[in-house]
Formats: sequence, C-alpha cells, structure tokens
Amino acid sequence: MAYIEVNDLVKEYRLNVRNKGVLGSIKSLLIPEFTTKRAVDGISFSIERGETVGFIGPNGAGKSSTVKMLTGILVPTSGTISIDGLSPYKDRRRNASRIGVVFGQRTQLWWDLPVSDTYDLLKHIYKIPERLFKKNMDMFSEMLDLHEFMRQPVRQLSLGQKMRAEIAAALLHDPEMIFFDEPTIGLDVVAKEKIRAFVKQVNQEKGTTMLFTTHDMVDIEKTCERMIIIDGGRTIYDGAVEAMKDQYGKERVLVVEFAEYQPSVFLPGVQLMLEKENKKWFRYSKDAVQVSELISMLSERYPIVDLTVQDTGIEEIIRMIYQGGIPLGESLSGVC
Ligand SMILES: Nc1ncnc2c1ncn2[C@@H]1O[C@H](COP(=O)(O)OP(=O)(O)OP(=O)(O)O)[C@@H](O)[C@H]1O
Repeated sequence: MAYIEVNDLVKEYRLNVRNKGVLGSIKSLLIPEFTTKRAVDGISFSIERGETVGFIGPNGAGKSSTVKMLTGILVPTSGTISIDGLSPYKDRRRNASRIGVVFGQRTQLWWDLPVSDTYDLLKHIYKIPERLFKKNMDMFSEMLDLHEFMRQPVRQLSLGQKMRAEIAAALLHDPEMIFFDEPTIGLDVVAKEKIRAFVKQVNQEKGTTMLFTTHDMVDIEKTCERMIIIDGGRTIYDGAVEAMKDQYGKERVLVVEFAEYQPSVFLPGVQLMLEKENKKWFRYSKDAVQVSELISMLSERYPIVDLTVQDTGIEEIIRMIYQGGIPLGESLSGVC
C-alpha cells in the first residue's frame, strides 16, 4: 500500500443563493435557496513515501479543497483518503503529529514573540525530544540563516525571513509528510532559490514526503519529480515532470499576429494550437521544421504585424495545457 492513497475523492460545497435587491434579500432570508458546487470531482492518486509531488492547476481547479481534505481540515463528501493507514479527518490528532503544513499566505508563528520562542513552544506542543530539537535547529539555522533574526519578533520579519522561519517551524518535529501551499509566493529570486535548495536537501536527507501546490512552475521543476495536474476538480495529468519536458522540450511555439483575421493558414509540419482574433499560436518540432523557412513562407503569403518564437519551458507547457492548447489525453503517457 502506498503512503498516501486517495480514491474517488469528491468535495461539494453547499452555496446559499442570494437574490438581488432588498426584496430579494428578505426572500433569501425567509426561504433560503441552495445550490451545490462540486469543487473536487472524483480524484484518485497514490504517493509513495519520500516522493516529491507538485499538485497544480489553474485558479479554482480544486487544489486547496483537496489539500484541506488531505490535512484533515475538511471532510470529503465522498471517497477515501489514507495517509499511512490513517484517515486525516477521522484520526485528525494522530495525523497532525505526522504532517507539517506551510501556507505561503498564512502563518503558524506567534506574531508578537521572537522566532526562537515559537520554536520552544512547538517543541512542547509536539513533545520533540531535546536531541532531535537541537539537531534540527542546528541544521535549519545553518541552511536557512535563521540566526540572522532568531531574537526578532515575527511581526518585524521580512517576507523572505518569515517564510524561512515558517518552513523551519513546520519541519521541527520531523514530520513524515509536508504540504507546501505556495511556499515561495512574493519572494525574490534569491530567496526562492534558497527555499527550493533547502526543501530538496530535507527530502534527500530525511526522506520526507512532499506535496506542493504552487503557481510557480520553477518550484515544481526544481523540487518535484512528479506532478499531478487538476482542472475542474478532475485529474488531467499524473506523471513525471521530466516526461512532460521531454515530450514538449523539443517543441517551439510560433506566435503570429496577422494584419487581419486569417480563417485558415496551412504550414507544413506545423500544428495550430490556439487562435485569438488576428493572433495564432503554432506548434512545431525544432528537429523537423526550419523556423527561417516558416517565417519566409508566412511573410510571402500574409501581411504580418508581429512574430515571435517561444521555447516550450515547463511554464509555457503548463500555460498551454491550462488554455487547452495541449490535448494531454492524446500525447502523454502519464495521463490519467
Ligand atoms: N468554502 C467554500 N464554499 C463554496 N465554494 C468554495 C469553497 N471553497 C472553494 N470553493 C469553490 O470550489 C472551487 C475550487 O476551489 P479551490 O480553492 O479548491 O481551488 P484552487 O485550485 O485551490 O484555486 P486557487 O489556485 O485559486 O487557490 C472554486 O470554484 C471555489 O470557488
């Protein structure tokens, strides 16, 4: 049995429908109407111990709802979750002692206390043995430069310092599993790199299982071996990050803005991915097609306003998937 097993997970929210205007509001109060929003629509996956998995999807895809169910904050409408044999919401206390959570937009640090006092409190809450506490404090202080701000109250820390303090706090009790929710949001490039390197080292040294929800694809590329992409509450890809890059890394995107709308443009060896008004996105393999030939063919046949060639880095690939430009089901082996 895998460390995490998620089967046919569903989360529905009951929404109160509010009518417009004063009369409408009174009516809503007297005769409440409800509608159901299915945020998670039958997701299944399993994660082995020590895996690093990116859990991504466009806004509103159902990521937070899924993570909240995995951490025991929300109860599923149906389906099952097992984390090392425990149900996160039924065995909430026992599960909480084995997991760590880092929210980029919220804090678990005591706002008015010095950072070191938060760690002392967590030591007591999690009953962390002195030796483990010292070992982890030494390791985290060295790698995250915690000594720079250990005695400062949390409210005085910069965003980058706070996130470093936050990650150390979440890992202090040596959790088996850690959930990162946008861990690098708002940070500069150097701070992001520091956190990614730290996370990777912790995974290698301690074998901590990690799940990331983030909109930063570099986070995924640098820290995760695997990614699960969800959209509309359903899984649309579950496979290796490298497989995704291998498949599309050789591909380029030619973006052409025509002077006027062109209903059909045929270019040999090139596939139309997207079109919006006068703009078209074409995909081609750089091994099979010479871009110089494409450009001369296009400029001979059509009046062109602008033209760019884009590499398909992971960021670009994911953007195209979200926009429906890459039909995953047809081309990727890891797809569900
Ligand atoms: N408490 C709630 N009550 C009603 N609807 C909700 C609730 N929480 C989330 N939703 C809805 O469920 C859907 C999925 O939301 P969720 O927050 O899980 O998505 P997400 O992938 O985390 O999005 P984002 O990337 O924007 O954070 C959205 O349509 C959202 O409006």
